[in-house]
Amino acid sequence: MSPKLILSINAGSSSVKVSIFTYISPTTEPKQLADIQISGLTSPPATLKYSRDGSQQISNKEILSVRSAQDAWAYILNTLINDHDFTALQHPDDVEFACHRVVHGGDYERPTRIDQDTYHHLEALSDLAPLHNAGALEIVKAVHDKCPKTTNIAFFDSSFHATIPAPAKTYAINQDIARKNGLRKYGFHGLSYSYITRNCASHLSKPASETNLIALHLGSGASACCVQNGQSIDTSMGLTPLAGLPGATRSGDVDPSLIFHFTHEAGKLSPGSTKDMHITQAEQILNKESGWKALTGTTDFGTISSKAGEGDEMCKLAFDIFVDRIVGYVGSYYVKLNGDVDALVFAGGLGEKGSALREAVVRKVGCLGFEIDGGRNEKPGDEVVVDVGKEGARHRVLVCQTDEQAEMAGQCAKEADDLRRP
Ligand SMILES: Nc1ncnc2c1ncn2[C@@H]1O[C@H](COP(=O)(O)OP(=O)(O)O)[C@@H](O)[C@H]1O
Ligand SMILES: CC(=O)OP(=O)(O)O
Ligand SMILES: [Mg+2]
Repeated sequence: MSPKLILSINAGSSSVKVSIFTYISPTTEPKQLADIQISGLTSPPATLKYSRDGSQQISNKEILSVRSAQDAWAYILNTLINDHDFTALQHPDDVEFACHRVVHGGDYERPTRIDQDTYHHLEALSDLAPLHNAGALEIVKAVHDKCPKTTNIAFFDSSFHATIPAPAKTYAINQDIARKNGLRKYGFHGLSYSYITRNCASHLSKPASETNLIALHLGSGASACCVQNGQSIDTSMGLTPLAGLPGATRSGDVDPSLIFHFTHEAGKLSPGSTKDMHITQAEQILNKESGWKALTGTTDFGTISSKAGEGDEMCKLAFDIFVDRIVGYVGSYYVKLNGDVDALVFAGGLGEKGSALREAVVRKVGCLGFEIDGGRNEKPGDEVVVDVGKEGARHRVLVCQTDEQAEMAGQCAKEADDLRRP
């Protein structure tokens, strides 16, 4: 009998990333066998990367036919099934657990097995985050159809933030309505922040429970998190992932009245709505038609960053807006931590690859005791966590290659006995 596998599926706003792991026991880290990703869904053509058994099988292949998370998942599954040299995965029954990153988990604080009841509960939750949960739930359905023996587990991006105290998570609105409708700060990118916290603590040789970080997950969606003693005490996203920092197609924080001046049709359904998924024009505009795309025409921050360096006015403005908003959170979280900060951490696609962005942010927060090391920052290397700050500076600056798929697989292996179907 072949060993049982864990399949971790991370549907982000511009990408679908899937990693396959084998696991032995709850106390050993699952071993990654393969990693396959389709990125650039918001800046077509999307591209495919596939590595297995430590070697690259496909690198940056353009695939014109893929435009949505569902297309991407179907393409990924096909690629895996047709790879006859991938001996560990020969049959859908080899997959014991499929771990799904679900962005909005409402009040769920733990990974949860998806049965009919939880599926419907998650569907209902999608009203709060239609643009984020719907794609993941489509993938859950597809896995259920293709791999009927696999146990599907939902891992929530919001769970890590369950520790945020009341003053930081409560909106100053009528509390009866807030409670009834679940209107509070939830926060997202929690799987990433959990991975970042554990790995940075280990890099700093401290227990996670004594580690204080200002962590930045900067991908197509971007957020900041204030970690005190290993727990989230604040984060920049809110009721939905729209709040806080701007992103590839998201406005980030605006005055809530702005949308009614932008369009008088704000409350009407957007043409992007379906029978099961209702999206208002306001949600469509602020989530899908704003951010870098609205300012510069591209969602690729790598391009924006290099064009900004060449003097392109709108790219420079987009770059400077991002730096401006990020340093606002760094300052705020520095105060929340009373200056007791072990490190400022950059992660996510832009945080890991955007050396110009890191340099600009760290320079602006120099007054707090962060300093960049030009050489280290240009080439941080491949380790999970590396220092890019100047030696001897008051606070450290780290880059963490975050891995939401590994975070899910690790938690899944640890809790396999409880998560397995009865
Ligand atoms: N060299 C680079 N410099 C700056 N940003 C980059 C670079 N390469 C990729 N990126 C950014 O990383 C983003 C993807 O981040 P990622 O965290 O993988 O996305 P997702 O939010 O879909 O999970 C891309 O949209 C792109 O803007
Ligand atoms: C929560 C969120 O914005 O996720 P992503 O950055 O993966 O789109
Ligand atoms: Mg992501």
